[in-house]
Amino acid sequence: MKLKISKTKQEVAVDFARYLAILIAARDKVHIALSGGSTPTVVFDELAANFQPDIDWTKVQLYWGDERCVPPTHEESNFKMTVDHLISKIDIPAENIHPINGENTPEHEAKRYGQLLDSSLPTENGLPRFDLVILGLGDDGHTASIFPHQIQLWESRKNCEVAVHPESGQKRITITGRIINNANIVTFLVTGENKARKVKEIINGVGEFTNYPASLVRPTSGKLLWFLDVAAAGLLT
Ligand SMILES: O=C1O[C@H](COP(=O)(O)O)[C@@H](O)[C@H](O)[C@H]1O
Repeated sequence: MKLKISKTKQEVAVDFARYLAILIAARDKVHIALSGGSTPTVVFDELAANFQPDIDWTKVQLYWGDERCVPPTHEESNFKMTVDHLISKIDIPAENIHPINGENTPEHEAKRYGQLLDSSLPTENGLPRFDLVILGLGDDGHTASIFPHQIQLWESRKNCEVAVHPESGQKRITITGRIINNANIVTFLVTGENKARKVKEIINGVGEFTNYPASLVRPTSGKLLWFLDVAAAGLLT
């Protein structure tokens, strides 16, 4: 595991955008699973504003690690967030974009997306392999859409599962642990003081860390990198 700690969330965005640009430049085709929520918006803005000439988006295949079960125009849609902050501003062919359709029947969509991963990603260890999985960390220790109260979904034998948000009851579709840990590179993008306690518990292996799905991120043969700002890293020992 490696940590990259930057001063501000804006600096995290620049560091991560640079990392991504180098990764894409080094490969002919790059399969990426994106995270949702609010943290990636600053990274996507940075990529769109300052890395356009450096990135050949035709080489990039975009997938999502999780989606809320809402239509693609809904304010809570991870797809909409990505369109608003990145996709609408870059030259990426439409056929390179592979959303989870949050408006579909969740169980059918989880199955469809799992089959899509099987048919379109390269295989390693008998499972689909992303070149890069980008993850966020929820205040409660969730990652993708695997929450502490459903931590057993991590060990699912399926590529994707239907999850439920613990407070709102909103259904989610999420990739599972076997897909995340089979990736070539997994990165956490975490900023803000409100994440510091969980970051410490997970990285230092203390407190309640075994209850958090994010603690189960351990790539089998790939790399794990944490991109943090000093606020999120502030309690690390
Ligand atoms: O619900 C979600 O939460 C996590 C963390 O989101 P953030 O707003 O705290 O950045 C995110 O990684 C996940 O993709 C999303 O659907």
